[in-house]
Amino acid sequence: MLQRIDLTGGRARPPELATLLERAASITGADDAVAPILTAVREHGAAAVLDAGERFDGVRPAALRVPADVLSVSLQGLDPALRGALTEMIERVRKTHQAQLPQPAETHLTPGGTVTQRWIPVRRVGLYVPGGLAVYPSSVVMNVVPAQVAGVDEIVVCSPPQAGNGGWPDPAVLAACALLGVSEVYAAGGAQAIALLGYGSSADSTGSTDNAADADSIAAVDVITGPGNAYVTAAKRALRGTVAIDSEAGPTEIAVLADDSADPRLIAADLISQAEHSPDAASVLITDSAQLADAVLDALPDLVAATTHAERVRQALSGQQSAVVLTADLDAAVALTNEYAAEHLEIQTRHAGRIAQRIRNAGAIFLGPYSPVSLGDYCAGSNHVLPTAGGARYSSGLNTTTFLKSVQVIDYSAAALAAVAPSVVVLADAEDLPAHGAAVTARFDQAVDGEAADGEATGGAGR
Ligand SMILES: NC(=O)c1ccc[n+]([C@@H]2O[C@H](COP(=O)([O-])OP(=O)(O)OC[C@H]3O[C@@H](n4cnc5c(N)ncnc54)[C@H](O)[C@@H]3O)[C@@H](O)[C@H]2O)c1
Ligand SMILES: N[C@H](CO)Cc1c[nH]c[nH+]1
Ligand SMILES: [Zn+2]
Repeated sequence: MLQRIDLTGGRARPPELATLLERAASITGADDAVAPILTAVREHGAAAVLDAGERFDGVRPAALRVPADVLSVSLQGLDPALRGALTEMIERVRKTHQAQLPQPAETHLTPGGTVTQRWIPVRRVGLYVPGGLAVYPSSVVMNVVPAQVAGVDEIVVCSPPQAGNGGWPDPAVLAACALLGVSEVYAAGGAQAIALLGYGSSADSTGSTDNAADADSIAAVDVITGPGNAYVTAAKRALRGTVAIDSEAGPTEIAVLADDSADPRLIAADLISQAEHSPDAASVLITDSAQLADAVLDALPDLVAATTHAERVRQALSGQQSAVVLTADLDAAVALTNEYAAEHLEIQTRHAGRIAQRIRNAGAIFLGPYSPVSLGDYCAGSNHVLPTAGGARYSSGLNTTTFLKSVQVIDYSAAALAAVAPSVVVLADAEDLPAHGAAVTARFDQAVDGEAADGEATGGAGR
């Protein structure tokens, strides 16, 4: 069911390594499919979102915006055990994300010369919560809590309309929104939801005249975050530049880096756990132990047959994106792991913490047998919105700073500027931009002796 790639014969090296494990074709193939959806929403706004929902989700809700009473009824109907688990999850996620809040950095470069980096929350954000093959109240928490901790003014959530809930998003998703105090929620999924968030929609384009909430225009957001399938991810990629995005957090991936000390049963369970998300999910074992590789391959068929979503899991495990890779030694396994840049990386080796120090590329790293990816999906306190398809080479998982911008504040006194002016002039002349230098020297053209001294005495303008 899972391809076995044996690299023990010769040492595959980057970039050869990178081509060994190709991501699913769906992941790169969605760009063409989403382009007309994005155009339709940009031109026709909410009406096009409702049309696309009808086409892809098989239902047209009474309105795009979820009414306040639907949100509160969903919270009232929330199963108490699920409410308790969500509450515990929210507490843990809030604690870790509060600890991520960066402090202003003030650097005194010279007497009277200071640069301070401040962090400012973006004003309005759009958070995507998936709802196709599975529904994701946990992703409400993973999106909303960091935005709240960052101090964002306006939080908007989109999640696909569900035929089984009268066209509104999944009731547990709505309940999680209500639990967190989010009231602007739209029944929109896929690329059309991302376009709605990125472009907004004017009041006359809703395609619905009988609902006051829909009669309002929907303002575009500054940042879009959240996980989703290949269509959602392609749409985020296309909108990058119009808005900021977190990362391309697409179809789930797990890589397990293991040696012969690992338990094959646990590895098989973890590979299946992420394959359960969708047929294009990737499950990869990278090991230097032939015995472990074979034991995992032996354990899988019975476990897959017994799992609820067996067909989806079987498709994911037998796709080109999934494999057991046998390497000549642990060094080669670490090199391949870094090339692959998995969304989730489990390290199931002796001295896992030490091996982790050698990992540059992974969305999140899970150490040892008691830190499985499923823990991180829900209750570790870490965020589960993570870069996929190799994006971990250059992107971070969703965190508090995703919703913050930094700005540098420059504050020099006359004396501090005068002291560095000759260097500014030399650099400006070297770039043949003498007006730059002149803008500095102009401040000292008239008799400025007293002024410079005053400036030094009082500090810069801001102090
Ligand atoms: N990387 C992460 O951080 C992370 C976290 C959680 C979930 N995920 C991933 O999110 C994904 C969730 O996928 P899902 O499908 O269940 O929900 P989804 O909400 O991402 O996608 C459903 C939407 O896809 C659109 N769609 C379906 N078929 C389409 C088509 N042929 N053309 C255009 N649009 C179409 C529909 O509009 C529908 O609303 C999974 O792949 C899961 O692995 C990733
Ligand atoms: N594994 C997913 C992140 O890629 C997150 C998730 C949510 N629910 C279950 N799993
Ligand atoms: Zn998961």
